[in-house]
Amino acid sequence: MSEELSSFLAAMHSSKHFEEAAYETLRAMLLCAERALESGRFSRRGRLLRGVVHVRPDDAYRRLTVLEAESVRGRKQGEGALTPAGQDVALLASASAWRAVMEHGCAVAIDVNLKSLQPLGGGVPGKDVRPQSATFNQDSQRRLLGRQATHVCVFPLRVPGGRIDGMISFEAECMAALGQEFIWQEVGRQLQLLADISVAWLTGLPPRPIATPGTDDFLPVIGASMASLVPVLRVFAQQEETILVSGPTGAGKSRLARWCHERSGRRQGHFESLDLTTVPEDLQMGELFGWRRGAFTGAVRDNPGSIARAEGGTLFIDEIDKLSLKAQAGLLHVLEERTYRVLGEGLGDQRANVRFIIGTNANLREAVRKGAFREDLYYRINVLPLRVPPLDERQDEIPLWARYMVSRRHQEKSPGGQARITPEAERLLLQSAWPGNLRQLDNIIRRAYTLAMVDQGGAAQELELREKHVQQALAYDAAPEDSQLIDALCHAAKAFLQEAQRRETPLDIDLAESFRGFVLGTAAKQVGREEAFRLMGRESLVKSRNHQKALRRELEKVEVLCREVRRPGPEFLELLTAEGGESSGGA
Ligand SMILES: Nc1ncnc2c1ncn2[C@@H]1O[C@H](COP(=O)(O)OP(=O)(O)OP(=O)(O)O)[C@@H](O)[C@H]1O
Repeated sequence: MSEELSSFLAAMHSSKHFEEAAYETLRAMLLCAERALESGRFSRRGRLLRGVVHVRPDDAYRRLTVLEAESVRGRKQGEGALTPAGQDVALLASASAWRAVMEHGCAVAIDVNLKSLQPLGGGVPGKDVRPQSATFNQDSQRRLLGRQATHVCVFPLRVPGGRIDGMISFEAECMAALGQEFIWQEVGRQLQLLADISVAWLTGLPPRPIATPGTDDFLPVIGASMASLVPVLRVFAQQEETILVSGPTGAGKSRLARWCHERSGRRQGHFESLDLTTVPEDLQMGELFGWRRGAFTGAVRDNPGSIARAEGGTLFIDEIDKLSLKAQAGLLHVLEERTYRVLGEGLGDQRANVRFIIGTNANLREAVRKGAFREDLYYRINVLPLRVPPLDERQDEIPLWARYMVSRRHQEKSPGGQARITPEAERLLLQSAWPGNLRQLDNIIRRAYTLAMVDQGGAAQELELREKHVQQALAYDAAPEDSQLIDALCHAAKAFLQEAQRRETPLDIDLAESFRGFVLGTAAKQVGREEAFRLMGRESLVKSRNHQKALRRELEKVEVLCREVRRPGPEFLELLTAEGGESSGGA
Protein backbone atom coordinates (compact mmCIF):
# COMPACT_ATOMS: atom_id res chain seq x y z
CA MET A 1 0.00 0.00 0.00
CA SER A 2 1.35 3.44 -0.83
CA GLU A 3 2.60 5.56 2.02
CA GLU A 4 0.01 8.19 1.26
CA LEU A 5 -2.85 5.77 1.46
CA SER A 6 -1.69 4.39 4.77
CA SER A 7 -1.31 7.87 6.26
CA PHE A 8 -4.80 8.72 4.97
CA LEU A 9 -6.15 5.62 6.68
CA ALA A 10 -4.34 6.51 9.89
CA ALA A 11 -5.87 10.00 9.77
CA MET A 12 -9.32 8.47 9.31
CA HIS A 13 -8.77 6.11 12.24
CA SER A 14 -7.78 8.95 14.53
CA SER A 15 -10.78 11.12 13.56
CA LYS A 16 -13.23 11.49 16.42
CA HIS A 17 -15.81 13.65 14.73
CA PHE A 18 -17.32 14.00 11.30
CA GLU A 19 -15.57 17.33 10.69
CA GLU A 20 -12.09 15.84 11.10
CA ALA A 21 -12.88 12.94 8.78
CA ALA A 22 -14.43 15.31 6.25
CA TYR A 23 -11.39 17.58 6.37
CA GLU A 24 -8.93 14.71 5.85
CA THR A 25 -11.02 13.25 3.02
CA LEU A 26 -11.46 16.50 1.14
CA ARG A 27 -7.80 17.38 1.63
CA ALA A 28 -6.58 14.03 0.34
CA MET A 29 -8.91 14.18 -2.64
CA LEU A 30 -8.06 17.78 -3.49
CA LEU A 31 -4.30 17.05 -3.32
CA CYS A 32 -4.71 13.99 -5.51
CA ALA A 33 -6.69 16.02 -8.08
CA GLU A 34 -4.17 18.84 -7.88
CA ARG A 35 -1.30 16.51 -8.74
CA ALA A 36 -3.23 15.18 -11.72
CA LEU A 37 -3.90 18.72 -12.84
CA GLU A 38 -0.25 19.78 -12.55
CA SER A 39 1.04 16.87 -14.55
CA GLY A 40 -1.71 16.93 -17.18
CA ARG A 41 -2.48 18.97 -20.26
CA PHE A 42 -4.36 21.68 -18.36
CA SER A 43 -1.44 22.42 -16.07
CA ARG A 44 -1.41 26.11 -15.05
CA ARG A 45 -4.53 26.67 -17.12
CA GLY A 46 -7.04 25.48 -14.58
CA ARG A 47 -7.52 25.35 -10.82
CA LEU A 48 -9.49 23.40 -8.28
CA LEU A 49 -11.88 25.56 -6.29
CA ARG A 50 -13.40 23.51 -3.50
CA GLY A 51 -14.78 20.21 -2.30
CA VAL A 52 -18.06 19.65 -0.48
CA VAL A 53 -19.18 16.63 1.55
CA HIS A 54 -22.94 16.02 1.48
CA VAL A 55 -24.16 13.34 3.87
CA ARG A 56 -27.82 12.70 3.05
CA PRO A 57 -28.97 9.24 4.08
CA ASP A 58 -32.68 8.38 3.67
CA ASP A 59 -33.04 11.38 1.43
CA ALA A 60 -32.44 13.99 4.10
CA TYR A 61 -29.32 16.03 4.79
CA ARG A 62 -27.50 15.22 8.02
CA ARG A 63 -24.17 16.93 7.47
CA LEU A 64 -22.70 19.31 4.98
CA THR A 65 -19.27 20.83 4.89
CA VAL A 66 -16.92 22.64 2.55
CA LEU A 67 -13.15 22.83 2.07
CA GLU A 68 -11.74 25.57 -0.12
CA ALA A 69 -8.85 24.26 -2.23
CA GLU A 70 -6.93 27.45 -1.49
CA SER A 71 -6.75 26.53 2.18
CA VAL A 72 -5.00 23.16 1.66
CA ARG A 73 -2.26 24.28 -0.69
CA GLY A 74 1.08 24.13 1.08
CA ARG A 75 -0.40 22.79 4.32
CA LYS A 76 0.47 19.51 5.99
CA GLN A 77 -1.92 16.84 7.13
CA GLY A 78 -4.00 17.91 10.12
CA GLU A 79 -3.34 21.60 9.48
CA GLY A 80 -6.00 24.02 8.35
CA ALA A 81 -9.69 23.69 8.89
CA LEU A 82 -12.96 23.33 7.10
CA THR A 83 -14.64 26.54 6.18
CA PRO A 84 -17.85 26.66 8.15
CA ALA A 85 -20.51 26.35 5.49
CA GLY A 86 -22.32 29.67 5.42
CA GLN A 87 -23.43 32.62 3.43
CA ASP A 88 -20.33 33.25 1.37
CA VAL A 89 -19.39 29.62 0.96
CA ALA A 90 -20.46 28.17 -2.31
CA LEU A 91 -22.54 25.06 -2.11
CA LEU A 92 -23.12 22.73 -4.97
CA ALA A 93 -26.35 20.91 -4.53
CA SER A 94 -27.36 20.36 -8.08
CA ALA A 95 -30.51 18.27 -8.27
CA SER A 96 -29.40 16.77 -11.54
CA ALA A 97 -25.97 15.77 -10.16
CA TRP A 98 -27.61 13.95 -7.28
CA ARG A 99 -30.09 12.31 -9.59
CA ALA A 100 -27.36 11.18 -11.97
CA VAL A 101 -25.25 9.78 -9.14
CA MET A 102 -28.27 7.87 -7.79
CA GLU A 103 -29.27 6.57 -11.20
CA HIS A 104 -25.83 5.58 -12.44
CA GLY A 105 -24.41 4.56 -9.08
CA CYS A 106 -21.08 6.09 -10.09
CA ALA A 107 -19.26 9.40 -10.28
CA VAL A 108 -20.45 11.93 -12.83
CA ALA A 109 -18.58 14.82 -14.40
CA ILE A 110 -20.51 17.94 -15.35
CA ASP A 111 -19.55 20.56 -17.91
CA VAL A 112 -21.36 23.61 -16.59
CA ASN A 113 -21.18 25.68 -19.77
CA LEU A 114 -22.43 22.91 -22.02
CA LYS A 115 -24.87 21.65 -19.37
CA SER A 116 -23.66 18.13 -20.16
CA LEU A 117 -23.09 15.23 -17.84
CA GLN A 118 -20.68 12.33 -18.22
CA PRO A 119 -20.97 9.20 -16.02
CA LEU A 120 -17.45 8.00 -15.20
CA GLY A 121 -18.44 4.32 -15.18
CA GLY A 122 -18.10 1.49 -12.69
CA GLY A 123 -21.62 1.91 -11.37
CA VAL A 124 -24.90 0.22 -12.20
CA PRO A 125 -24.18 -2.51 -14.81
CA GLY A 126 -25.74 -1.86 -18.20
CA LYS A 127 -26.24 1.88 -17.58
CA ASP A 128 -25.54 4.18 -20.46
CA VAL A 129 -22.20 5.88 -19.82
CA ARG A 130 -22.31 8.16 -22.84
CA PRO A 131 -22.41 11.94 -22.28
CA GLN A 132 -25.91 13.22 -21.71
CA SER A 133 -27.48 16.56 -21.09
CA ALA A 134 -27.71 17.63 -17.46
CA THR A 135 -31.07 18.99 -16.49
CA PHE A 136 -30.01 21.83 -14.23
CA ASN A 137 -31.80 25.05 -14.94
CA GLN A 138 -30.40 28.38 -15.98
CA ASP A 139 -30.34 29.68 -12.42
CA SER A 140 -28.15 26.80 -11.23
CA GLN A 141 -25.89 27.28 -14.24
CA ARG A 142 -25.67 31.00 -13.55
CA ARG A 143 -24.86 30.39 -9.89
CA LEU A 144 -22.13 27.86 -10.69
CA LEU A 145 -20.57 30.11 -13.28
CA GLY A 146 -20.96 33.04 -10.88
CA ARG A 147 -18.56 31.30 -8.54
CA GLN A 148 -16.21 30.46 -11.43
CA ALA A 149 -17.08 26.75 -11.52
CA THR A 150 -16.85 25.55 -15.11
CA HIS A 151 -16.38 21.87 -14.26
CA VAL A 152 -17.92 19.83 -11.47
CA CYS A 153 -17.39 16.22 -10.50
CA VAL A 154 -19.55 14.34 -8.02
CA PHE A 155 -18.61 11.06 -6.31
CA PRO A 156 -21.16 8.84 -4.58
CA LEU A 157 -20.69 7.90 -0.94
CA ARG A 158 -21.56 4.21 -1.12
CA VAL A 159 -22.07 2.36 2.15
CA PRO A 160 -21.44 -1.40 2.32
CA GLY A 161 -24.28 -3.08 0.47
CA GLY A 162 -24.22 -0.45 -2.26
CA ARG A 163 -26.68 2.14 -0.90
CA ILE A 164 -25.70 5.73 -1.63
CA ASP A 165 -25.87 7.87 1.50
CA GLY A 166 -24.37 11.05 0.15
CA MET A 167 -21.87 12.50 -2.27
CA ILE A 168 -18.63 14.44 -2.45
CA SER A 169 -18.57 17.18 -5.05
CA PHE A 170 -15.65 19.15 -6.48
CA GLU A 171 -15.73 22.36 -8.40
CA ALA A 172 -12.98 23.53 -10.73
CA GLU A 173 -12.32 26.37 -13.13
CA CYS A 174 -10.67 25.75 -16.45
CA MET A 175 -11.68 27.85 -19.42
CA ALA A 176 -9.19 25.92 -21.58
CA ALA A 177 -11.19 22.72 -21.01
CA LEU A 178 -14.53 24.09 -22.19
CA GLY A 179 -16.42 21.27 -23.88
CA GLN A 180 -13.94 18.70 -22.52
CA GLU A 181 -13.76 16.50 -19.49
CA PHE A 182 -11.07 18.37 -17.63
CA ILE A 183 -9.12 15.88 -15.44
CA TRP A 184 -11.99 13.86 -14.03
CA GLN A 185 -11.69 10.77 -16.24
CA GLU A 186 -7.96 10.43 -15.48
CA VAL A 187 -8.20 10.83 -11.75
CA GLY A 188 -11.73 9.58 -11.14
CA ARG A 189 -10.81 6.08 -9.96
CA GLN A 190 -8.33 7.32 -7.39
CA LEU A 191 -10.74 9.89 -6.04
CA GLN A 192 -13.52 7.32 -5.83
CA LEU A 193 -11.19 5.01 -3.91
CA LEU A 194 -10.57 7.74 -1.32
CA ALA A 195 -14.31 8.41 -1.09
CA ASP A 196 -15.00 4.68 -0.66
CA ILE A 197 -12.45 4.43 2.15
CA SER A 198 -13.80 7.47 3.97
CA VAL A 199 -17.49 6.59 3.80
CA ALA A 200 -17.66 4.66 7.09
CA TRP A 201 -16.23 7.64 9.00
CA LEU A 202 -18.20 10.30 7.16
CA THR A 203 -21.52 8.59 7.71
CA GLY A 204 -20.77 7.03 11.09
CA LEU A 205 -18.99 9.68 13.17
CA PRO A 206 -20.97 12.15 15.28
CA PRO A 207 -20.62 15.87 14.57
CA ARG A 208 -18.28 17.91 16.75
CA PRO A 209 -20.29 19.15 19.75
CA ILE A 210 -21.34 22.76 19.30
CA ALA A 211 -22.90 25.29 21.62
CA THR A 212 -26.69 25.13 21.34
CA PRO A 213 -27.68 27.53 18.59
CA GLY A 214 -29.56 30.64 19.67
CA THR A 215 -33.33 30.59 19.59
CA ASP A 216 -35.65 33.23 18.19
CA ASP A 217 -39.37 33.87 17.64
CA PHE A 218 -39.46 31.48 14.71
CA LEU A 219 -37.53 28.67 16.38
CA PRO A 220 -38.07 29.29 20.08
CA VAL A 221 -36.91 25.84 21.22
CA ILE A 222 -33.90 23.86 20.01
CA GLY A 223 -33.19 20.47 21.55
CA ALA A 224 -30.24 18.16 20.88
CA SER A 225 -31.48 16.59 17.63
CA MET A 226 -32.60 19.91 16.16
CA ALA A 227 -29.30 21.49 17.25
CA SER A 228 -27.38 19.21 14.92
CA LEU A 229 -29.70 20.17 12.06
CA VAL A 230 -29.60 23.92 12.60
CA PRO A 231 -26.14 24.43 11.02
CA VAL A 232 -27.34 22.59 7.90
CA LEU A 233 -30.58 24.53 7.89
CA ARG A 234 -28.68 27.79 8.21
CA VAL A 235 -26.74 27.00 5.04
CA PHE A 236 -29.92 25.94 3.26
CA ALA A 237 -31.66 29.15 4.26
CA GLN A 238 -29.00 31.23 2.51
CA GLN A 239 -29.14 29.37 -0.78
CA GLU A 240 -31.59 30.01 -3.56
CA GLU A 241 -32.28 26.33 -4.28
CA THR A 242 -35.48 24.58 -3.29
CA ILE A 243 -35.68 23.14 0.23
CA LEU A 244 -37.75 20.01 0.83
CA VAL A 245 -38.84 19.76 4.47
CA SER A 246 -40.33 16.39 5.32
CA GLY A 247 -41.67 15.19 8.63
CA PRO A 248 -44.85 14.16 10.33
CA THR A 249 -47.85 16.40 10.54
CA GLY A 250 -47.59 19.03 13.24
CA ALA A 251 -43.82 18.61 13.71
CA GLY A 252 -43.20 22.24 12.82
CA LYS A 253 -42.38 22.16 9.09
CA SER A 254 -44.14 25.39 8.20
CA ARG A 255 -42.42 27.23 11.08
CA LEU A 256 -39.06 25.99 9.88
CA ALA A 257 -39.89 27.22 6.41
CA ARG A 258 -40.62 30.63 7.86
CA TRP A 259 -37.35 30.50 9.86
CA CYS A 260 -35.46 29.83 6.62
CA HIS A 261 -37.17 32.77 4.92
CA GLU A 262 -36.23 35.08 7.79
CA ARG A 263 -32.59 34.01 7.51
CA SER A 264 -32.41 34.30 3.74
CA GLY A 265 -31.53 37.17 1.48
CA ARG A 266 -35.25 37.38 0.72
CA ARG A 267 -36.37 38.29 4.23
CA GLN A 268 -37.52 41.74 3.09
CA GLY A 269 -39.84 39.99 0.62
CA HIS A 270 -43.14 38.31 1.33
CA PHE A 271 -43.47 34.82 2.87
CA GLU A 272 -46.44 33.15 1.22
CA SER A 273 -47.81 29.82 2.31
CA LEU A 274 -50.03 27.48 0.32
CA ASP A 275 -51.44 24.42 2.07
CA LEU A 276 -52.59 22.03 -0.62
CA THR A 277 -54.90 20.13 1.72
CA THR A 278 -57.16 23.18 1.63
CA VAL A 279 -57.25 23.49 -2.17
CA PRO A 280 -59.33 21.08 -4.29
CA GLU A 281 -57.44 19.60 -7.23
CA ASP A 282 -59.30 21.57 -9.89
CA LEU A 283 -58.35 24.87 -8.24
CA GLN A 284 -54.67 24.10 -7.68
CA MET A 285 -53.44 25.53 -10.98
CA GLY A 286 -55.39 28.73 -10.31
CA GLU A 287 -54.14 29.01 -6.73
CA LEU A 288 -50.54 28.64 -7.87
CA PHE A 289 -50.48 30.66 -11.08
CA GLY A 290 -53.44 32.99 -10.58
CA TRP A 291 -56.25 33.71 -13.00
CA ARG A 292 -57.78 36.55 -14.93
CA ARG A 293 -61.43 37.39 -14.61
CA GLY A 294 -63.50 35.12 -16.86
CA ALA A 295 -60.75 32.47 -17.14
CA PHE A 296 -63.34 29.88 -16.09
CA THR A 297 -66.90 29.80 -14.82
CA GLY A 298 -66.94 31.45 -11.42
CA ALA A 299 -63.75 33.51 -11.99
CA VAL A 300 -65.51 36.80 -11.29
CA ARG A 301 -62.38 38.75 -10.42
CA ASP A 302 -58.63 38.52 -11.00
CA ASN A 303 -56.59 36.45 -8.56
CA PRO A 304 -52.83 36.99 -8.63
CA GLY A 305 -52.02 33.46 -7.34
CA SER A 306 -49.47 32.32 -4.78
CA ILE A 307 -46.41 32.63 -7.02
CA ALA A 308 -47.15 36.26 -7.82
CA ARG A 309 -47.89 37.00 -4.17
CA ALA A 310 -44.52 35.54 -3.21
CA GLU A 311 -42.65 37.56 -5.87
CA GLY A 312 -39.29 38.61 -4.46
CA GLY A 313 -39.86 36.40 -1.43
CA THR A 314 -40.50 32.78 -0.53
CA LEU A 315 -43.37 30.43 -1.34
CA PHE A 316 -43.93 27.52 1.06
CA ILE A 317 -46.06 24.82 -0.54
CA ASP A 318 -47.19 22.35 2.10
CA GLU A 319 -48.42 18.79 1.52
CA ILE A 320 -46.94 18.66 -1.98
CA ASP A 321 -48.10 15.06 -2.47
CA LYS A 322 -51.66 16.44 -2.78
CA LEU A 323 -50.70 18.28 -5.99
CA SER A 324 -52.54 16.94 -9.05
CA LEU A 325 -50.46 15.54 -11.92
CA LYS A 326 -51.51 18.50 -14.06
CA ALA A 327 -50.40 21.05 -11.49
CA GLN A 328 -47.19 19.03 -10.96
CA ALA A 329 -46.33 19.63 -14.61
CA GLY A 330 -46.97 23.36 -14.13
CA LEU A 331 -44.80 23.55 -11.02
CA LEU A 332 -42.00 21.63 -12.72
CA HIS A 333 -42.03 24.17 -15.53
CA VAL A 334 -41.73 27.05 -13.05
CA LEU A 335 -38.87 25.38 -11.23
CA GLU A 336 -36.98 24.71 -14.44
CA GLU A 337 -37.72 27.79 -16.49
CA ARG A 338 -38.67 30.27 -13.78
CA THR A 339 -41.64 31.33 -15.87
CA TYR A 340 -45.38 30.61 -15.67
CA ARG A 341 -48.61 31.67 -17.29
CA VAL A 342 -51.61 33.12 -15.47
CA LEU A 343 -54.85 31.25 -16.34
CA GLY A 344 -56.87 33.13 -18.93
CA GLU A 345 -53.98 35.47 -19.73
CA GLY A 346 -53.58 34.31 -23.35
CA LEU A 347 -50.03 34.85 -24.51
CA GLY A 348 -47.18 36.09 -22.37
CA ASP A 349 -45.28 34.36 -19.60
CA GLN A 350 -44.56 35.92 -16.22
CA ARG A 351 -41.13 35.60 -14.64
CA ALA A 352 -41.07 34.04 -11.20
CA ASN A 353 -38.53 35.49 -8.79
CA VAL A 354 -39.47 33.18 -5.96
CA ARG A 355 -37.62 30.83 -3.64
CA PHE A 356 -39.57 27.61 -3.07
CA ILE A 357 -39.75 25.63 0.13
CA ILE A 358 -41.76 22.44 -0.10
CA GLY A 359 -43.31 20.54 2.79
CA THR A 360 -44.55 16.98 2.94
CA ASN A 361 -45.37 14.26 5.40
CA ALA A 362 -45.69 11.65 2.66
CA ASN A 363 -43.11 9.25 1.31
CA LEU A 364 -42.55 10.93 -2.04
CA ARG A 365 -40.31 8.16 -3.34
CA GLU A 366 -43.15 5.73 -2.79
CA ALA A 367 -45.56 8.15 -4.49
CA VAL A 368 -43.16 8.24 -7.48
CA ARG A 369 -43.08 4.45 -7.54
CA LYS A 370 -46.87 4.34 -7.62
CA GLY A 371 -47.03 6.88 -10.43
CA ALA A 372 -48.82 9.47 -8.26
CA PHE A 373 -45.86 11.86 -8.23
CA ARG A 374 -43.68 12.84 -11.19
CA GLU A 375 -40.13 11.57 -10.88
CA ASP A 376 -38.65 14.64 -12.56
CA LEU A 377 -40.47 16.93 -10.15
CA TYR A 378 -39.35 14.79 -7.22
CA TYR A 379 -35.71 15.29 -8.19
CA ARG A 380 -36.28 18.96 -8.90
CA ILE A 381 -37.63 19.66 -5.41
CA ASN A 382 -35.33 17.21 -3.67
CA VAL A 383 -32.34 19.57 -3.90
CA LEU A 384 -31.92 20.45 -0.24
CA PRO A 385 -33.92 17.81 1.63
CA LEU A 386 -34.26 17.91 5.39
CA ARG A 387 -36.29 15.78 7.79
CA VAL A 388 -37.87 17.30 10.89
CA PRO A 389 -37.88 14.57 13.54
CA PRO A 390 -41.16 13.77 15.30
CA LEU A 391 -41.59 15.11 18.82
CA ASP A 392 -41.08 11.60 20.21
CA GLU A 393 -37.49 11.80 18.98
CA ARG A 394 -37.09 15.23 20.61
CA GLN A 395 -38.00 14.31 24.19
CA ASP A 396 -35.63 16.90 25.63
CA GLU A 397 -37.69 19.61 23.92
CA ILE A 398 -41.04 18.71 25.48
CA PRO A 399 -40.69 20.66 28.76
CA LEU A 400 -39.14 23.60 26.89
CA TRP A 401 -41.98 23.73 24.38
CA ALA A 402 -44.54 23.38 27.17
CA ARG A 403 -43.02 26.37 29.02
CA TYR A 404 -42.86 28.40 25.84
CA MET A 405 -46.44 27.60 24.87
CA VAL A 406 -47.83 28.35 28.35
CA SER A 407 -46.13 31.69 28.52
CA ARG A 408 -47.10 32.59 24.95
CA ARG A 409 -50.73 31.84 25.75
CA HIS A 410 -50.51 33.84 28.96
CA GLN A 411 -48.99 36.84 27.22
CA GLU A 412 -51.93 36.81 24.81
CA LYS A 413 -54.45 36.73 27.68
CA SER A 414 -52.67 38.77 30.36
CA PRO A 415 -49.88 40.83 28.80
CA GLY A 416 -47.00 41.33 31.20
CA GLY A 417 -48.18 38.49 33.48
CA GLN A 418 -46.22 35.46 34.71
CA ALA A 419 -47.21 31.84 34.02
CA ARG A 420 -45.39 28.69 35.10
CA ILE A 421 -45.82 25.01 34.69
CA THR A 422 -45.00 22.80 37.68
CA PRO A 423 -42.29 20.10 37.43
CA GLU A 424 -44.94 17.40 38.11
CA ALA A 425 -47.01 18.66 35.18
CA GLU A 426 -43.91 18.61 32.97
CA ARG A 427 -43.12 15.06 34.06
CA LEU A 428 -46.61 13.99 33.04
CA LEU A 429 -46.13 15.54 29.62
CA LEU A 430 -42.85 13.67 29.22
CA GLN A 431 -44.56 10.35 29.92
CA SER A 432 -47.18 10.86 27.19
CA ALA A 433 -47.05 9.77 23.59
CA TRP A 434 -47.14 12.54 20.98
CA PRO A 435 -48.41 11.13 17.70
CA GLY A 436 -49.80 14.59 16.89
CA ASN A 437 -46.44 16.25 17.56
CA LEU A 438 -46.11 19.93 18.44
CA ARG A 439 -49.61 20.71 17.27
CA GLN A 440 -51.02 18.14 19.71
CA LEU A 441 -48.81 19.45 22.51
CA ASP A 442 -49.99 22.98 21.77
CA ASN A 443 -53.63 21.84 21.94
CA ILE A 444 -53.06 20.09 25.26
CA ILE A 445 -51.36 23.16 26.68
CA ARG A 446 -54.21 25.40 25.49
CA ARG A 447 -56.75 23.12 27.13
CA ALA A 448 -54.74 22.77 30.34
CA TYR A 449 -54.27 26.55 30.39
CA THR A 450 -58.04 27.11 30.17
CA LEU A 451 -58.61 24.59 32.97
CA ALA A 452 -56.01 26.33 35.13
CA MET A 453 -57.65 29.67 34.47
CA VAL A 454 -61.10 28.33 35.38
CA ASP A 455 -59.58 26.84 38.54
CA GLN A 456 -58.16 30.22 39.47
CA GLY A 457 -61.47 31.95 38.82
CA GLY A 458 -60.53 33.73 35.60
CA ALA A 459 -57.64 35.56 34.03
CA ALA A 460 -54.98 36.76 36.46
CA GLN A 461 -51.45 38.12 36.22
CA GLU A 462 -50.00 34.98 37.83
CA LEU A 463 -50.94 31.52 36.66
CA GLU A 464 -49.76 28.05 37.58
CA LEU A 465 -50.43 25.10 35.36
CA ARG A 466 -50.48 22.00 37.57
CA GLU A 467 -50.38 18.26 37.07
CA LYS A 468 -54.17 17.90 37.39
CA HIS A 469 -54.75 20.41 34.60
CA VAL A 470 -52.45 18.51 32.26
CA GLN A 471 -54.02 15.23 33.36
CA GLN A 472 -57.52 16.45 32.50
CA ALA A 473 -56.38 17.92 29.21
CA LEU A 474 -54.67 14.66 28.27
CA ALA A 475 -57.71 12.60 29.27
CA TYR A 476 -59.89 14.77 27.05
CA ASP A 477 -57.46 14.30 24.19
CA ALA A 478 -57.59 10.50 24.45
CA ALA A 479 -60.73 10.13 22.30
CA PRO A 480 -63.58 10.14 24.81
CA GLU A 481 -65.86 7.15 24.44
CA ASP A 482 -68.99 9.25 24.41
CA SER A 483 -67.81 11.36 21.46
CA GLN A 484 -70.82 12.12 19.30
CA LEU A 485 -68.81 12.97 16.26
CA ILE A 486 -68.86 9.58 14.56
CA ASP A 487 -72.59 9.08 15.18
CA ALA A 488 -73.34 12.51 13.81
CA LEU A 489 -71.20 11.84 10.73
CA CYS A 490 -73.05 8.55 10.12
CA HIS A 491 -76.33 10.48 10.30
CA ALA A 492 -75.04 13.06 7.85
CA ALA A 493 -73.89 10.30 5.47
CA LYS A 494 -77.34 8.70 5.56
CA ALA A 495 -79.01 12.05 4.89
CA PHE A 496 -76.69 12.59 1.91
CA LEU A 497 -77.58 9.17 0.55
CA GLN A 498 -81.32 9.78 1.02
CA GLU A 499 -81.05 13.05 -0.84
CA ALA A 500 -79.28 11.28 -3.71
CA GLN A 501 -81.98 8.58 -3.85
CA ARG A 502 -84.76 11.17 -3.81
CA ARG A 503 -83.45 12.97 -6.90
CA GLU A 504 -83.56 12.19 -10.55
CA THR A 505 -80.05 13.43 -11.24
CA PRO A 506 -77.01 12.13 -9.29
CA LEU A 507 -75.79 14.05 -6.26
CA ASP A 508 -72.08 14.49 -6.89
CA ILE A 509 -70.05 12.95 -4.04
CA ASP A 510 -67.67 15.92 -4.23
CA LEU A 511 -70.45 17.96 -2.64
CA ALA A 512 -69.75 15.99 0.55
CA GLU A 513 -66.53 18.01 0.75
CA SER A 514 -68.70 20.89 1.92
CA PHE A 515 -68.48 19.35 5.38
CA ARG A 516 -65.26 21.27 5.94
CA GLY A 517 -67.18 24.46 5.23
CA PHE A 518 -69.89 23.48 7.71
CA VAL A 519 -67.27 22.89 10.40
CA LEU A 520 -65.25 26.03 9.70
CA GLY A 521 -68.36 28.19 9.22
CA THR A 522 -69.86 27.03 12.51
CA ALA A 523 -66.57 27.52 14.31
CA ALA A 524 -65.95 30.96 12.78
CA LYS A 525 -69.42 32.07 13.82
CA GLN A 526 -68.93 30.81 17.36
CA VAL A 527 -65.35 31.68 18.20
CA GLY A 528 -64.23 34.02 15.45
CA ARG A 529 -62.36 33.27 12.23
CA GLU A 530 -58.81 33.22 13.53
CA GLU A 531 -59.55 31.04 16.55
CA ALA A 532 -61.61 28.72 14.31
CA PHE A 533 -58.56 28.08 12.15
CA ARG A 534 -56.37 27.62 15.18
CA LEU A 535 -58.78 25.09 16.65
CA MET A 536 -58.74 23.16 13.40
CA GLY A 537 -54.97 23.03 13.32
CA ARG A 538 -54.54 25.61 10.58
CA GLU A 539 -52.86 28.39 12.49
CA SER A 540 -50.36 28.60 9.67
CA LEU A 541 -53.14 30.00 7.46
CA VAL A 542 -53.85 32.71 10.03
CA LYS A 543 -50.16 33.54 10.25
CA SER A 544 -49.87 33.84 6.49
CA ARG A 545 -53.16 35.79 6.42
CA ASN A 546 -54.65 33.17 4.11
CA HIS A 547 -57.44 32.10 6.43
CA GLN A 548 -60.09 34.47 5.02
CA LYS A 549 -59.43 33.10 1.58
CA ALA A 550 -59.53 29.50 2.79
CA LEU A 551 -62.79 30.15 4.68
CA ARG A 552 -64.37 31.73 1.62
CA ARG A 553 -63.40 28.72 -0.48
CA GLU A 554 -64.94 26.29 1.99
CA LEU A 555 -68.10 28.36 2.45
CA GLU A 556 -68.59 28.57 -1.27
CA LYS A 557 -68.80 24.78 -1.31
CA VAL A 558 -71.55 24.92 1.30
CA GLU A 559 -73.37 27.45 -0.85
CA VAL A 560 -73.10 25.18 -3.89
CA LEU A 561 -74.54 22.25 -1.91
CA CYS A 562 -77.43 24.39 -0.65
CA ARG A 563 -78.20 25.52 -4.19
CA GLU A 564 -78.03 21.95 -5.44
CA VAL A 565 -80.55 20.68 -2.86
CA ARG A 566 -82.57 23.93 -3.10
CA ARG A 567 -82.32 24.77 0.58
CA PRO A 568 -81.55 28.18 2.09
CA GLY A 569 -78.02 28.25 3.44
CA PRO A 570 -77.15 28.04 7.13
CA GLU A 571 -76.64 31.21 9.15
CA PHE A 572 -72.88 31.18 8.93
CA LEU A 573 -73.01 31.81 5.19
CA GLU A 574 -73.35 35.47 6.16
CA LEU A 575 -69.61 35.28 6.73
CA LEU A 576 -69.25 35.20 2.98
CA THR A 577 -70.60 38.70 2.69
CA ALA A 578 -69.07 40.01 5.94
CA GLU A 579 -65.56 39.55 4.53
CA GLY A 580 -62.54 41.16 6.11
CA GLY A 581 -62.89 41.75 9.82
CA GLU A 582 -62.70 39.17 12.55
CA SER A 583 -66.21 37.99 13.53
CA SER A 584 -67.25 38.96 17.00
CA GLY A 585 -67.16 35.39 18.27
CA GLY A 586 -69.20 33.83 21.02
CA ALA A 587 -72.40 34.16 18.98
N1 LIG B 1 -41.55 27.49 15.86
C1 LIG B 1 -42.74 27.36 16.45
N2 LIG B 1 -43.19 28.31 17.26
C2 LIG B 1 -44.38 28.20 17.87
N3 LIG B 1 -45.20 27.15 17.73
C3 LIG B 1 -44.80 26.16 16.93
C4 LIG B 1 -43.55 26.22 16.24
N4 LIG B 1 -43.43 25.11 15.51
C5 LIG B 1 -44.55 24.41 15.70
N5 LIG B 1 -45.37 25.02 16.57
C6 LIG B 1 -46.69 24.53 17.02
O1 LIG B 1 -46.96 23.34 16.31
C7 LIG B 1 -48.05 23.53 15.42
C8 LIG B 1 -47.71 22.85 14.12
O2 LIG B 1 -46.63 23.51 13.49
P1 LIG B 1 -46.52 23.57 11.91
O3 LIG B 1 -47.81 24.05 11.31
O4 LIG B 1 -45.28 24.30 11.56
O5 LIG B 1 -46.35 22.01 11.61
P2 LIG B 1 -46.30 21.25 10.22
O6 LIG B 1 -45.29 20.18 10.38
O7 LIG B 1 -46.12 22.24 9.12
O8 LIG B 1 -47.74 20.63 10.16
P3 LIG B 1 -48.58 20.22 8.86
O9 LIG B 1 -47.74 19.26 8.10
O10 LIG B 1 -49.81 19.59 9.44
O11 LIG B 1 -48.87 21.47 8.14
C9 LIG B 1 -48.25 25.01 15.31
O12 LIG B 1 -49.59 25.33 15.05
C10 LIG B 1 -47.81 25.48 16.67
O13 LIG B 1 -48.86 25.29 17.58
